[in-house]
Amino acid sequence: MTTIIDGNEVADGIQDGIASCVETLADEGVTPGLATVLMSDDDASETYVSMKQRTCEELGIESYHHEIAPDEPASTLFDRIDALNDDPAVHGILVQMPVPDHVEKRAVLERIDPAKDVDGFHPENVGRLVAGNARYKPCTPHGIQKLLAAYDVETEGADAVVVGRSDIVGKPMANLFIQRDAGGNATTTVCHSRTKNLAEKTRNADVLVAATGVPEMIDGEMVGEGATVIDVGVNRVEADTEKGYELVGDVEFESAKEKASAITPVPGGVGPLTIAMLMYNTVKAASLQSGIAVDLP
Ligand SMILES: Nc1nc2c(c(=O)[nH]1)N[C@@H](CN(C=O)c1ccc(C(=O)N[C@@H](CCC(=O)O)C(=O)O)cc1)CN2
Repeated sequence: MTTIIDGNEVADGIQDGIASCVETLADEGVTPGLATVLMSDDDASETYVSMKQRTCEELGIESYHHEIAPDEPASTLFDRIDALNDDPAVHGILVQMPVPDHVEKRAVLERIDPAKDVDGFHPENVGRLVAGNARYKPCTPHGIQKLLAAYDVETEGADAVVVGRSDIVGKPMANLFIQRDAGGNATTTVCHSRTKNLAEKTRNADVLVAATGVPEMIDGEMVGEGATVIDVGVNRVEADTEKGYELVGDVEFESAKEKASAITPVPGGVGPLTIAMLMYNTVKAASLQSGIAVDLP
């Protein structure tokens, strides 16, 4: 029987551990602070930022939300980041992606103080991750490692196939899979839009991570018997529902489930872990900046 991986349950367990860390910091007079910056009218981005704020509130993390109209010049965003870099109450800064086309994404990521870069996207933090000395692991791939560990999915010696090479998921996921530590030691293949014979590669995966951004691109025919399938996609497709859309992953769930030994659903799979690991990084940032040790989950 196929195991349906319950992301909400795993995220709740991690968040309980994070709440204890917040108490430890509070006992020493430190409240972790996360600044979220939204420069977009996109509904999904607004939803994700609200979810982040709500989770902060639940865990006792102070959230500072900033909205910048998408037609403002890039300098408005840079000035805001500079102010947040200088604010001692803010331990972590997150600029919700994507930013508008006229704002250069790399310049945004490089503007954030790497000590406060709780997304782990600044080149200094990317370099640390690649070197095997991560400070802040990017939230989604780190969450996927937590999901695999929670369901005893062994990565050591496994064939891991990552479909997608984004800076947010694909690249850091592949880097974590090849590290010489728990959750790593996998023989890792990264596939993308120019990959030839994609199905041949995906069928070979013991652990298949789909992060393509293309709704239901990976179907059962592309999944090997007994694989663990991790679906990162959260795509809104038009549907006759109250909201006018439904959420589907990058994996065609029903056909992939027939082949997989374990699979994440959408929603309720990887998504909740993205938020939980952001809280983790924020508390880690507060701990590093205050010098107060915490026992992270
Ligand atoms: N600065 C960043 N921007 C973006 C990131 C990121 O990690 N940092 N990741 C994605 C979006 N994302 C977080 O920002 C995100 C996506 C999905 C979820 C989630 O919990 N999804 C739910 C469904 C939610 C819904 O109803 O729409 C689920 O899958 O169960 C959380 C965070 C791009 N931008």
